[in-house]
Amino acid sequence: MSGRTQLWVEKYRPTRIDDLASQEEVTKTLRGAIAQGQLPHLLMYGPPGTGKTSTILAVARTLYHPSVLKDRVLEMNASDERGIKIVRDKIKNFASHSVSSQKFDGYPSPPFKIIILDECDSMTKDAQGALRRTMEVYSSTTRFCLICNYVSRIIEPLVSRCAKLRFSPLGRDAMQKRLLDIASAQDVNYDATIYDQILDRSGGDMRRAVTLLQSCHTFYGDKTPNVEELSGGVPASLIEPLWTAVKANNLTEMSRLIDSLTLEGYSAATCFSELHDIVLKDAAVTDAQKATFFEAVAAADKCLADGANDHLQLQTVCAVLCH
Ligand SMILES: Nc1ncnc2c1ncn2[C@@H]1O[C@H](COP(=O)(O)OP(=O)(O)OP(=O)(O)O)[C@@H](O)[C@H]1O
Repeated sequence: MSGRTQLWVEKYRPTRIDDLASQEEVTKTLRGAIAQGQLPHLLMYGPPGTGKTSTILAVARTLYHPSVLKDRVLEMNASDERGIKIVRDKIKNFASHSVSSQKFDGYPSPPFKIIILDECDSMTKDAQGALRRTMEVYSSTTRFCLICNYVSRIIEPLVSRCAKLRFSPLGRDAMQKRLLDIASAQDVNYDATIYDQILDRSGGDMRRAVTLLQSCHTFYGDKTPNVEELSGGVPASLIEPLWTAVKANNLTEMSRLIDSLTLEGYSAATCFSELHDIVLKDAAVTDAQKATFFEAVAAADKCLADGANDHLQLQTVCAVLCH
């Protein structure tokens, strides 16, 4: 891919552990393991875009010479190939071939391969159970790195076999520095308020921030970008009147606004996220009312995951808020 069309998230993916922004605890732990040429099975978990995949790839680059990297590392996305078959076929096939003992100067070249299993929280329980046995069988020649967002969705026997590394949302300062470095390298010169808006809309997710910056540059060039529009967030001009209608117990206006939100293509989940921030900051809302709202959103979220109608869920949550 040419420099012009390359995605900035890939172009600026940290290639060494030292390049990672934040995540000091994780990098400290891994440096110790690398220094000894040792690596336990790993379970990396935390929100999207916080550096989990980048970290294990950087570890692999530190351990193995580039010429053998491809033979030593298998990267798979468990959500693409869900189910038990992936465990039985691909992993066993890769794990059952032993590694050569060839050493390279400057690389620990440990005598094991690494299998990176991304989004493994989407694997079925059966597949996870099968993975547990595979990990046992091949543990002398293979290390597994399981990556997920929700550690609670990983079965306990797998969790207990791994060293757990928790990735936190990136801090605002670290994100801002990284974003400004990328902007400067790409010769992007926006007003400071634009970077603030990008960070506001990214919630500690570096992938989201970098993608948003690149979208601003692609669609607006040197002009002032409309970050709100590009981020897919609900414009304040739509969500604020909805909140006003809810507070005024004005069901007619509330329904009209919900109709236009859904007609304009905004998902209920996006609206909940915006409402969440508004409700949380509104001093006129009591803690008990906030708790009721969170409960209603949690119930709606479950319904949406089960395939419920966005419009109805939005209406239900707003009706609860009215009360
Ligand atoms: N800690 C970080 N320091 C610098 N850049 C980062 C960091 N975390 C993420 N990024 C940026 O975001 C992109 C995505 O990161 P990565 O794939 O490592 O995230 P992830 O935590 O594995 O996300 P997911 O859970 O969605 O798979 C990287 O290519 C990089 O540009």
